[in-house]
Amino acid sequence: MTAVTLETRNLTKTFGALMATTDVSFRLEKGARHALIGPNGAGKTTFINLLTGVLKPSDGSVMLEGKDITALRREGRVQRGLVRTFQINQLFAGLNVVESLALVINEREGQGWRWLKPAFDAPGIDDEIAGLLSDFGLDSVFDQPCSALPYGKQRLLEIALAVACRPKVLLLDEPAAGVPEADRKEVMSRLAALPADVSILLIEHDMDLVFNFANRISVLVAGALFAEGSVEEISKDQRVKQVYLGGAAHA
Ligand SMILES: Nc1ncnc2c1ncn2[C@@H]1O[C@H](COP(=O)(O)OP(=O)(O)OP(=O)(O)O)[C@@H](O)[C@H]1O
Repeated sequence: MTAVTLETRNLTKTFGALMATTDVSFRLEKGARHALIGPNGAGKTTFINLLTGVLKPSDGSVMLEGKDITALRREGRVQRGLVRTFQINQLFAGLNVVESLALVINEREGQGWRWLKPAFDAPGIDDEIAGLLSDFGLDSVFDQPCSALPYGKQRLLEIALAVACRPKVLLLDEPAAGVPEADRKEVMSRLAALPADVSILLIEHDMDLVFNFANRISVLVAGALFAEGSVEEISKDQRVKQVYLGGAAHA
């Protein structure tokens, strides 16, 4: 039997009369490279927010490694290994690349956020940061402010920050958004090199990236799971083509 790391059971979210997530029962297998796609407004963001604890479901549950985490707050989910890619927001904007990695590693090690001056005192932190800089192609920008990084490097740092949390499940939310064509290859190859034992759910509009990265695809339409299968099955599914791929390059 295949091990499942993340599972939702009958997950439902309503906003007033609108059902943004409708009875979604979804399984992410251990080591998965799974993509979640769907047309605009299909409910992808809402689903991710339910997984990460940003939103509370109206009904149903979220299980991580067999344990019900539906009532767990965001930080608790991260501590248990359910991590979404960070966004270079105000928190990181004033820090450089190394400082932002140090901040996340210190937090993981229970040393708390050090807002003004991240300390480099977690055991082994120098080696770990050096490894992350190298794995994600960030050596050349190690001392640059996060806010000044080119988009490609920003997206790579966002992934590196998530990996620094030592995820069991990594939710990649449009990891190549805004990245110019010339830099997309690097993002894709860094994604392909992520550790095999991390289970990954990719939420993505870009079908090139989906077909390159994923070996399983779920299609969300109007809040509900509409289809699921291998890349080959989904790319040949006429119903999926009609509702989603119809206008896309790979249809
Ligand atoms: N906080 C909210 N209050 C009311 N309606 C919401 C809220 N968040 C999302 N919705 C609605 O829920 C539906 C699903 O939205 P969601 O953003 O999850 O879709 P999506 O698939 O991520 O879309 P996109 O691909 O365009 O980002 C939409 O009809 C949206 O308007």
